[in-house]
Amino acid sequence: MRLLHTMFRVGNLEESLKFYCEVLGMKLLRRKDYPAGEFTLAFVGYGDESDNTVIELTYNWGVEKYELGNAYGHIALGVDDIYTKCEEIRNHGGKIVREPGPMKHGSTVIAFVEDPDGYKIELIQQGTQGSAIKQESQEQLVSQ
Ligand SMILES: C[C@@H](O)C(=O)SC[C@H](NC(=O)CC[C@H](N)C(=O)O)C(=O)NCC(=O)O
Ligand code: NI
Repeated sequence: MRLLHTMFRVGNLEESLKFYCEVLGMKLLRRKDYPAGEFTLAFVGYGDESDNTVIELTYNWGVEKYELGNAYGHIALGVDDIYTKCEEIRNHGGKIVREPGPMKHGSTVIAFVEDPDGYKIELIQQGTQGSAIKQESQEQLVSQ
């Protein structure tokens, strides 16, 4: 099996595409209207769906707002230089809701941005997660 996509319902597809493509640098992979269901699907990501997990943006015609509730957490993107990326996102009008820095109680360097609908997206500094993964596996070994 393979993780294909995560689906977000969005209130303004053009605004979401602007964010995911112009601010986060994703490509619009495909887009299709479903008149019978009065919705549009747009798939965005960093590469073809054949070997990339992508995001499915679902726009229900005329529905401009959703209650996100308190259960949704985030999706995560790996970045080479989190500090520069956050500046770029801010300069493109993106909303950084948690400044970059080591996570609480850990060493992974993270930041959070919000998309136009308020869905949180975590940025993780590549190379800092490794120490956390190694530490956790060492702890598991010790506890066995
Ligand atoms: C293409 C595949 O990745 C899909 O997720 S399409 C699934 C389809 N989606 C919708 O109908 C979107 C509009 C809907 N109003 C919504 O907001 O979810 C779906 O859920 N179909 C249901 C079914 O039983 O086929
Ligand atoms: Ni889907």
